[in-house]
Amino acid sequence: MADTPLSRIAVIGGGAWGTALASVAARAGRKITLWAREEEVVAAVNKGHENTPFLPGIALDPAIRATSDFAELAGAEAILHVAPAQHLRAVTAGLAPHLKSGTPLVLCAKGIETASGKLMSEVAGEEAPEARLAVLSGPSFAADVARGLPTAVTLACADEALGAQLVEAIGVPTFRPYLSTDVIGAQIGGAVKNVLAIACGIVEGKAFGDSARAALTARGFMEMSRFGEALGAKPATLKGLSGLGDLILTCGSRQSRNMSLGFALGEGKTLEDILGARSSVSEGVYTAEAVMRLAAAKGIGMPICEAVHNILSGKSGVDDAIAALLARPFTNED
Ligand SMILES: NC(=O)c1ccc[n+]([C@@H]2O[C@H](COP(=O)([O-])OP(=O)(O)OC[C@H]3O[C@@H](n4cnc5c(N)ncnc54)[C@H](O)[C@@H]3O)[C@@H](O)[C@H]2O)c1
Ligand SMILES: O=P(O)(O)OC[C@H](O)CO
Repeated sequence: MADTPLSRIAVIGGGAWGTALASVAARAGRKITLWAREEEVVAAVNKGHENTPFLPGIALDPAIRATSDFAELAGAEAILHVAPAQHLRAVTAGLAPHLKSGTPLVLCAKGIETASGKLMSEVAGEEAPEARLAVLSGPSFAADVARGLPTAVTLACADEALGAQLVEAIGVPTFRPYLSTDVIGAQIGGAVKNVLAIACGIVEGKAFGDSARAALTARGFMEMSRFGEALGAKPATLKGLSGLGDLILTCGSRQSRNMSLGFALGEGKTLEDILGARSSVSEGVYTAEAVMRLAAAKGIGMPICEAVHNILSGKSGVDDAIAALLARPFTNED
């Protein structure tokens, strides 16, 4: 009997999110190879069926096979690319020689490359020009998805037929990908919400209350929308799962690494100490600079993201940045 289309899927990146996506795609009936750069992850997944370093306490389908060798991905009919944003270029360059021309490459990182100011689709397009690109983004904590709790995400692909195949390949009733053709728009929310979540975490760490956090989230959505539309995103995408949806999740839960990092900053800890104590990635720390450079080039006002960038770069202390935001002149809402 012939295989269903996209029956063999590779996942690049053995962090929490790559592991959760491997788990969900296995649940959808796909044959999964998980590429991880850490040998301890490969061993933990293959022997104990658990990613103890990055997603402890969640049993994985024993059929998921892990490897650290790109050559073993040669038979994959689609690839979910889950390396963090700042490493996407190097990992894609390592993967590209092993990719068959036309292989679908679904970009799952949420960030903008700091060095170039480029979106993940631009970076991947440069390093793997023969791949067919798609983007997966939306409100989804790895632990929730891996546990099979109900979630919904955006899957964007310029080729709608391929996008529909990808949705069928990885979707299950408890992981619902909604199809879009807005590849740019689907990347904006995930990148900008991580910066805004740091701001919301600071508000929580300072115990400013729920009203302040709601105001910051709503004004943050204005910033995300202005920025996204200037980069070519469709307004409907920004109001959807990958934009507003992910902003609500990440700004409202300390399960978010970005929000919890902001919380620790608000409590008075230093960025160096916070980053030194964690092995997981907080993408907003790196994307803040890229967002601010792009916003400046396009003449877009993003005062909340700017305050976060000023704090992270050491240009302002937390209290000074808050005082400057509160002292801004009153203005129209839109
Ligand atoms: N964890 C989540 O809930 C979640 C959900 C949606 C999207 N994402 C996104 O997925 C991406 C990956 O996050 P994660 O949560 O899987 O990571 P993680 O924090 O669990 O693990 C860190 C990852 O970074 C990788 N890494 C570290 N240094 C590297 C290097 N020099 N080169 C290549 N890779 C390196 C590690 O191998 C590991 O895969 C991020 O862009 C994140 O925003 C995460
Ligand atoms: O833990 P965070 O802040 O990286 O957020 C994880 C996901 O992006 C939430 O959708």
